[in-house]
Amino acid sequence: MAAKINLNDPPSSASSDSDVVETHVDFSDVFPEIEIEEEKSGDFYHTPASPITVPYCPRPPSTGSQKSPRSRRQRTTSLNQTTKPATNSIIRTQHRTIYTAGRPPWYNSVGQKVEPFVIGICGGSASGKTTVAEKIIESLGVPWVTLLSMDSFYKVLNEKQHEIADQNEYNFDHPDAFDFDLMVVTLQRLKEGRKVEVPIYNFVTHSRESKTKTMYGANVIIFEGILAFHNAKVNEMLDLKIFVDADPDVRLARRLKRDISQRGRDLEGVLKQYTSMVQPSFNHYIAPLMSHADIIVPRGGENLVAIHLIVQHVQTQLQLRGLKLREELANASKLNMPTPDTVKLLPTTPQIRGLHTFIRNKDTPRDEFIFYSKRLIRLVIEYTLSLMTFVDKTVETPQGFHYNGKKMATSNICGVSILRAGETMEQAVCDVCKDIRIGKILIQTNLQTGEPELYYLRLPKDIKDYKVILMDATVATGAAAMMAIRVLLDHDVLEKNILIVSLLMAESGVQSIAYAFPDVQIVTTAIDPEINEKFYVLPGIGNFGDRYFGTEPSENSSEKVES
Ligand SMILES: Nc1ncnc2c1ncn2[C@@H]1O[C@H](COP(=O)(O)OP(=O)(O)O)[C@@H](O)[C@H]1O
Ligand SMILES: Nc1ccn([C@@H]2O[C@H](COP(=O)(O)O)[C@@H](O)[C@H]2O)c(=O)n1
Repeated sequence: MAAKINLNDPPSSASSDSDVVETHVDFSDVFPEIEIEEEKSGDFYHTPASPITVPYCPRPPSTGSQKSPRSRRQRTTSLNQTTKPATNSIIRTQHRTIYTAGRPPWYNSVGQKVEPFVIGICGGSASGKTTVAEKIIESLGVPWVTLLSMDSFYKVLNEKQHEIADQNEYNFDHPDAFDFDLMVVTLQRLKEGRKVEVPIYNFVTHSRESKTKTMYGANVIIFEGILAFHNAKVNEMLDLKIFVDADPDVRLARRLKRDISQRGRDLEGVLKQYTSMVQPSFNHYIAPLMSHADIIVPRGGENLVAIHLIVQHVQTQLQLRGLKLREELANASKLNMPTPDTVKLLPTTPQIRGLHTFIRNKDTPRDEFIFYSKRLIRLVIEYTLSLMTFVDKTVETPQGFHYNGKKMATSNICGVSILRAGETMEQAVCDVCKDIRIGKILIQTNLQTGEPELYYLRLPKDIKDYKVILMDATVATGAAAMMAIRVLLDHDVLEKNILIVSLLMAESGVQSIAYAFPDVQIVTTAIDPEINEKFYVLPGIGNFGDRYFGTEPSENSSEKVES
């Protein structure tokens, strides 16, 4: 039976989703039994799991000097590179972005970020920087690559400067034309794997568009631009510096064609700008930057030998940073470390043991499994709330007496479920926290690598201001929970404001989470001693999602195992 998950409508008691980031992956390839409904809300933060937009989205090129609303392609972008051609790997509709590959871990087994490999590509205008970047991405075969262009950081012009630009007399090739401060901060945050809002530049209007592009870090970040090596702080962040060289006549010919067809310019204007500013600035500012380069690539994108060598180097560097996360996490149980006091185990009362007896029993029919799971979920959620800070509050009773009571210190609580099993806990959190906002994160296991991959995010935009109850029905190695925690931290949620809540956890998972994120509180009703080679908790409860939703995994399914 096809499980149908509505990723858009929060449970009825949740508040309206007015401020969310959302990201989708095309599940048809990887999770065929889930149907994704079209999102309706403009409220939540709709964001890619990683910084991705459609770079190659075909737009009809403008003809002649007729001004098109924006240039042909968006140069600041991220791609998920799959076995499919890049053109097919990302689909953007009016309301959603669909990705056909998940984002693998970007942190190690102790939760620390693994730095991405940052490539800088510098060179004259129309030398082929973007073409080289795209060819590197194509050949790399790395799942997540972010391409950031210097164009995004052109300064905002005032009215007078706009008039000058319209006369083709504004010098866009001088360093002063760029906002280097914003560029440094943006690149730094991307390098740290954090979310950034990148301006979208319009070459036709010489201005930033009103919308920005949400981007995240990736395994490889490519930063390209005419003055990519001009700033010392930027240079420090670059692991590999490539200078793309092309004959000035070739550059002028390409620029004429491109600027007329895509940037709304005319022949006379392009020639005027080129001779008076572009070429002199190249000689004065850009050509000297060649001395910073590790590799100079003559003939740009045509130079397949150079691109091949670059790709080999990057792949070697990435292998050195390689991750075998889940395996490492599974082995962590052998460390036998004491349980930290951030781990909050519900008292094992006969009532709780009774509920465990129902849900652990393989013969419990599905309706009973759901019924008793819901009861246990309600208890673990209530217990989680009891861990919140309470302050004194006095009220007057209907009889006119004072009652010295308590109230929760914060009302900023948000629930985030790790799909799909965590979704079973949403209703309970909505029942006990009035008007709570609900976010969702879909993490699945890649059956080839065994690693968790991030596919979908839907989080309130201001999630950093919330205490987050992160829900998953079970935790085995802790790989999925750690990925979800990492996502929250990358959205600037404070570690001490995260509570990961589960019905059942394996000891190794508890330890991995607790030692990687010492301020995260871990709440569960039972800690089981072992996990098997398939990363199932032992004695455990089987596959909670399958038992709850009544689905059986097919042999080829890449359904998330208990993690
Ligand atoms: N080797 C090439 N042969 C023909 N056209 C090219 C080649 N490399 C790039 N171009 C074209 O030249 C223009 C500028 O290339 P691009 O890679 O965007 O340069 P840059 O990013 O340096 O400005 C684009 O229209 C591109 O299609
Ligand atoms: N409003 C603008 C902004 C920039 N330019 C020119 O773009 C060139 C940089 O982009 P490339 O893709 O060629 O690297 C640069 O040489 C500027 O002259 C522009 O014409 N109008």
